[in-house]
Amino acid sequence: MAKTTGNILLAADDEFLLLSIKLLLEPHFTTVKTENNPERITALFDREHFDVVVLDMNFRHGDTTGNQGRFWLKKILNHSPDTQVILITAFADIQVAVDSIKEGALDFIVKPWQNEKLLSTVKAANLISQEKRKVRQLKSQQKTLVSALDKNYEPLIGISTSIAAIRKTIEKIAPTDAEVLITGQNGTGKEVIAREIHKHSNRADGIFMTLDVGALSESLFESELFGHKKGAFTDAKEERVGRFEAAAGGTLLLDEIGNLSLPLQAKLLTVLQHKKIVRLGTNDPVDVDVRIICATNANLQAMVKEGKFREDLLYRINTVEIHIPPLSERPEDIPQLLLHFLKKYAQKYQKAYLSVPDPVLTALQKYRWPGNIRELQHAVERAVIMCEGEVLQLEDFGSIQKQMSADFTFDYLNLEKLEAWAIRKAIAKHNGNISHAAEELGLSRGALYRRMETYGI
Ligand SMILES: Nc1ncnc2c1ncn2[C@@H]1O[C@H](COP(=O)(O)OP(=O)(O)OP(=O)(O)O)[C@@H](O)[C@H]1O
Repeated sequence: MAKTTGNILLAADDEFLLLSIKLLLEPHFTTVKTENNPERITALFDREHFDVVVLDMNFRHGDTTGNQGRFWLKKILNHSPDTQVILITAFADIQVAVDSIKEGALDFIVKPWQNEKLLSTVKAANLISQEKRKVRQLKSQQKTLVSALDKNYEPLIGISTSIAAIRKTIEKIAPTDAEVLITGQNGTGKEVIAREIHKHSNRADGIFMTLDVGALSESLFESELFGHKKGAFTDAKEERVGRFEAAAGGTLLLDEIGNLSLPLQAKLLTVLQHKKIVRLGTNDPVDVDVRIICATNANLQAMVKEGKFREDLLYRINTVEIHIPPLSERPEDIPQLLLHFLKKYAQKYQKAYLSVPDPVLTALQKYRWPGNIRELQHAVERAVIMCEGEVLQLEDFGSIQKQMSADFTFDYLNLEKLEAWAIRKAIAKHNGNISHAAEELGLSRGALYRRMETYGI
């Protein structure tokens, strides 16, 4: 007969009791130890973990109050809360038994015991103890994972009035479980804001999970969100929980919600309405305990009008709506964001004391940033890598400089600036060939050189 994994301690001063229970349990468990001196119990626990302790309530010979057993019961549970304690007494004192169970003992056995009953009680206690330990381990694993995931956390940076208003809204809505819809162009910080809501909510100790629902095929949608039982479909080789269950107690960000097909929108609406999911291959509804935040770069109101997005789903998900304007509409946020990314990448690439001169900063504030903050972040990383010396130049930011020239919108009608721009553009167009550039500009080579000197080109 295979032995069950379990470390069992028998604690009593009655040698006959110790021996007979040891003989009964040994064929069934990997380790069975005995201790006849209660003073040594805590020292034993310092050395190893016991799953179950079978403890004599009347340790000291002649003590019939059960107080000795209750004393050691408390000590054991203080030391090792997962350990299950079974008490043994010769006296069927129901009150003592009830009190001990209230104080944390699992069960109570009266002498003379029935072997079958004692064995099944120890087996059950061993199982409970190991399950409790597993749950404790999983909880601590979850804590570690949550804090590891939190390393991706970027603080919400910005001083613009729109970011200040968003911060205020976050303060108000974070402690509630209200559904939030975050809208804004790609790279504006929708995920950053969703994380900020989670971090300030009562769910902050739970997990924050993101799912790009727009990228899910019809066939994957249900198994990814609701999970499946083993064998629920051909590829379901093993049981798997879906995101709704995996994020239980936390927050789930459903990104790119505007890309969800109409049939999948209907499925999502059903879950949000009933707050229950059913794993594929089962019939058991499971309660959903997760805060849903949706994000999109699409105009869902317009999509409703076009019949591409369900109106009832929109009203389900947008109890509160947060719109993040594109970066070009809040250039006052750029200096702070720039400094933040500069610090981050200077540390990453071990380049201390980097600085950005004012003209470069002004140029960066004028740029349109079609990729928003993500583009700014990548541009700063590139500049940190490419810069020679400690002062960043516009060229270090890569293609931005070229695009800025292409984007030149003549929004400043200063003749000198226009002339300098035309000269730079002509030289770039002719790959640095001054004769050809001068010809295009209608100038002699000498006149072009003089102007280049004036403008520091
Ligand atoms: N206000 C902000 N403060 C600091 N970092 C930000 C801010 N907004 C965005 N970022 C950074 O910019 C990058 C893009 O942000 P995020 O992924 O949140 O944008 P998004 O709108 O969700 O993008 P997409 O629509 O492409 O999913 C991230 O690296 C993020 O850390």
